[in-house]
Amino acid sequence: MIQFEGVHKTYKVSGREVTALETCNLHIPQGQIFGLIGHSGAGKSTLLRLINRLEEPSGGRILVADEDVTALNAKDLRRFRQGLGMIFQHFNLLASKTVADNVAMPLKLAGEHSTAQIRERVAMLLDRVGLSDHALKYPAQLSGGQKQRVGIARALATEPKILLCDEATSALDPQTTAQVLQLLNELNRELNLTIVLITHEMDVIRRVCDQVAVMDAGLIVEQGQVADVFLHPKHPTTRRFVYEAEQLDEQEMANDFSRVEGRIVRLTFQGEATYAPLLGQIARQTGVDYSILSGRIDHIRDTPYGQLTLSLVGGDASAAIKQLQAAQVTVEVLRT
Ligand SMILES: Nc1ncnc2c1ncn2[C@@H]1O[C@H](COP(=O)(O)OP(=O)(O)OP(=O)(O)O)[C@@H](O)[C@H]1O
Repeated sequence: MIQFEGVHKTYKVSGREVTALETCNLHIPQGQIFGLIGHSGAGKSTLLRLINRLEEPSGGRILVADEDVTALNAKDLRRFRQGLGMIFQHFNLLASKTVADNVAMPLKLAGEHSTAQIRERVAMLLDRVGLSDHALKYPAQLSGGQKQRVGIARALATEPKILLCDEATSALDPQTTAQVLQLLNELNRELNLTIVLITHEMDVIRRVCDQVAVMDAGLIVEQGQVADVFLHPKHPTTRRFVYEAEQLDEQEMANDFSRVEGRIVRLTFQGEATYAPLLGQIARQTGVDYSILSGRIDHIRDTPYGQLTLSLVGGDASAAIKQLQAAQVTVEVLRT
């Protein structure tokens, strides 16, 4: 759906070239929620804004549905942008216009619809985002979550195939964030909408994304299915994001480990294995005693996963590990 081929971007600042995006090759499949995560200045906004050409690339090609976006003239670019919606951290609503008029704006600008058609579509969109009762209010009369719902309705007005989300939940509290992410999740499925979202929170990625790319200093340093990247992070930047999200402290863990004897392993269960009564069975069969040092069960999008850190004492620990692996549990040995 979205393809970056050797795309790079530099800005000129006081006569000096600043690289915001190093040469980037990327493929975002249709119908996916694709997350880009990185710290401030990593290049996320630049990459996102290259997709709808709010930024011009310094080199390379960007294809969207096989169309070379980088080659579009002004007229074709206007048409192309109607197929893309965008939502923003600070909502970017027009304060002087009602909720309904904000949502109607892209349709009026497109100039292809009658007043009655616009009214009908706006009513449908406001109903979909749960704001029918607020159509005549002004943005200042809404909560942050409601404002972002207006932003989403407006972004979807021209029936785009792609939605770009620029830190769309960063200004919201955790509960409102969850509601907005749930709405994006539903819209992705209902409309087969491709969503590209940027965030600095791993939890946002974990809740809604299918794939993730981790950015650091203008480079994509790690990329893949969220479950793979989240559960088995390889790059130090990714590990930091995951540890922050899991509220793990490497030093605290090391202190805990020094208090226990035996082999220390981290087990990762995914899907069905998460709820299987494996540990007791394997402990009985192999004579291994275990104590739990840390653990959690959660979801990555809709897939349950569990992670447990155990110390194993006595018995046949190697046999226990083999049995866990045979049951599709990933075993990392943290201390032999
Ligand atoms: N218009 C611009 N002119 C000059 N430099 C820019 C411009 N926009 C971004 N940059 C620089 O490019 C780099 C990447 O910025 P970008 O905004 O893409 O990062 P980001 O990961 O989105 O950060 P944040 O989360 O803070 O928005 C930074 O060093 C930034 O200072």
